[in-house]
Amino acid sequence: MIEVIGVEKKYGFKKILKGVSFTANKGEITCLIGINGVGKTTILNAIMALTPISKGQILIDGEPLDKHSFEKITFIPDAITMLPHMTIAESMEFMRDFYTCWNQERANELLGFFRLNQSDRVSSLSKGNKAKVNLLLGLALDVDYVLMDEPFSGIDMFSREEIANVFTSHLIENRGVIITTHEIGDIEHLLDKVVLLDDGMVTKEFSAEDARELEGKSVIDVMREVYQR
Ligand SMILES: Nc1ncnc2c1ncn2[C@@H]1O[C@H](COP(=O)(O)OP(=O)(O)OP(=O)(O)O)[C@@H](O)[C@H]1O
Repeated sequence: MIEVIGVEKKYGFKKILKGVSFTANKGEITCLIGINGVGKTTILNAIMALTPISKGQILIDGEPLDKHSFEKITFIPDAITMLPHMTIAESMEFMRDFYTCWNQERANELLGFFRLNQSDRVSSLSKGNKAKVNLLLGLALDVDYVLMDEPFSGIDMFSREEIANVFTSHLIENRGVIITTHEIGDIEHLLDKVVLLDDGMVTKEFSAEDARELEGKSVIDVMREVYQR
């Protein structure tokens, strides 16, 4: 389990996170939702220790973050991190050399799943295919937790569907996923937990299934209630 406990974060004098707490379980998809600038990416960066926090604690499987935490967790950012002249095959080789937890078999499977061509250069890829390569490079690592920042951002409907399909496949299976997205409609039915953020705080953390089963509400219904829009 990833536990985010009372996390505060300031940029200069501006307090972005004002005591954010939530948990994300292994084997579940947890979605962080909030308006632009509420601090979703900052939370993912904090979990990856890519940005220092001013207060609070982050635990992975009950342990505070240390260098071993990053053998359990990976971050798929919203932009591709490979150099433009690299081919997909070279990007995969780079990851294989860099990470002991690289799983070549799963990488090959993801190549087929996303119908990507290994010899294509990163610079020649469409936005949708760049997003798929980004996912491939992250999901081919044998880690327990995957953080994904806006994997659907600016991508056409068909690519969004293909990306959404990965969430129901064995390629994700028992891992814990934390995802941020504005495209709730694409993955609403796949979410286990939803964390609504507003003004630097968690305003509601709920089980998407409970909302559906017990209250007959979709995630979007709950969002409308909470944000009063
Ligand atoms: N390095 C930085 N220095 C100063 N301010 C920053 C920095 N990074 C982010 N911020 C500010 O922190 C706030 C939260 O940014 P963040 O990117 O986490 O929001 P977000 O919820 O992910 O937004 P979006 O939905 O647009 O991706 C924003 O007001 C942003 O301008």
